[in-house]
Amino acid sequence: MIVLKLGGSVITEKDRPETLDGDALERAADAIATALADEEDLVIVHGGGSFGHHNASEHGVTTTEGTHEAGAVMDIHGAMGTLNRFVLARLHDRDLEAVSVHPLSTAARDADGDLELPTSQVRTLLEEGFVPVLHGDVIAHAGAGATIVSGDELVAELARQLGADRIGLCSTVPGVLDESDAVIERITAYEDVESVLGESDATDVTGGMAAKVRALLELEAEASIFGLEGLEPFLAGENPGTTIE
Ligand SMILES: Nc1ncnc2c1ncn2[C@@H]1O[C@H](COP(=O)(O)OP(=O)(O)OP(=O)(O)O)[C@@H](O)[C@H]1O
Ligand SMILES: C=C(C)CCOP(=O)(O)O
Repeated sequence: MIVLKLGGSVITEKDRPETLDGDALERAADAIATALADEEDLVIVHGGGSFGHHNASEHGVTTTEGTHEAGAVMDIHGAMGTLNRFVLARLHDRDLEAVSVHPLSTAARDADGDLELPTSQVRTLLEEGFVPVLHGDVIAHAGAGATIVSGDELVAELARQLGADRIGLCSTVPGVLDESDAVIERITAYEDVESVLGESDATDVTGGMAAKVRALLELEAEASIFGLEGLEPFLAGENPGTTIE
């Protein structure tokens, strides 16, 4: 079973509000359609990019700073829904049986900020031959109103609960880069790379590369971070980009 995140930075133009990178999304959808011929179970999660991060930032909402305004919640969720419809359409064009699972309607954070993500619908969708597609979203948060859940957190939680064999994050960079912009092949400890890990260059409320590496290091299974050129090799069983173990 594969859990794959299509990073918002790769499927959108992250520095231009609500702008899709149509070509990149087509390429990603092509790679997925080719790989799924192998009949492997696949769960897709997509991030926000220029759809969601800008809205969240305007409303001052992050993974820890919440809102109690319905307008803010629906604005952020609405932007993510728009991007989700673009992603689904590209997958349907390639005859993939992709079905949306919206975190706002299913997930929540407890008072400690820990994510509660029911997965029985995802499991059943997989068993019935569908490709579940989740996305970063705004979700209820005990004591804080509603906060953001990143696609990266969803990937980590899905991988844990579903016992994923392979976990991949496709982003706009070819992997985690060192101080001279070379791809770091393997990361086993946060301290080893902390000095080169930063936030996203674009508007981003969920912590960029640093948050990704932190979330993936907590998993039992190995995970890969790679660029669009690494997507096909990853789905074919290779380890492009950076491996986090
Ligand atoms: N050491 C590093 N190596 C690679 N990228 C880094 C590093 N430090 C910071 N970054 C930033 O992290 C970004 C990738 O994180 P980002 O959260 O934007 O990706 P994403 O998951 O594809 O997008 P989204 O969060 O919108 O879904 C890169 O574009 C870069 O700006
Ligand atoms: C900002 C929102 C709503 C989604 C964030 O998900 P991410 O792009 O995976 O960090």
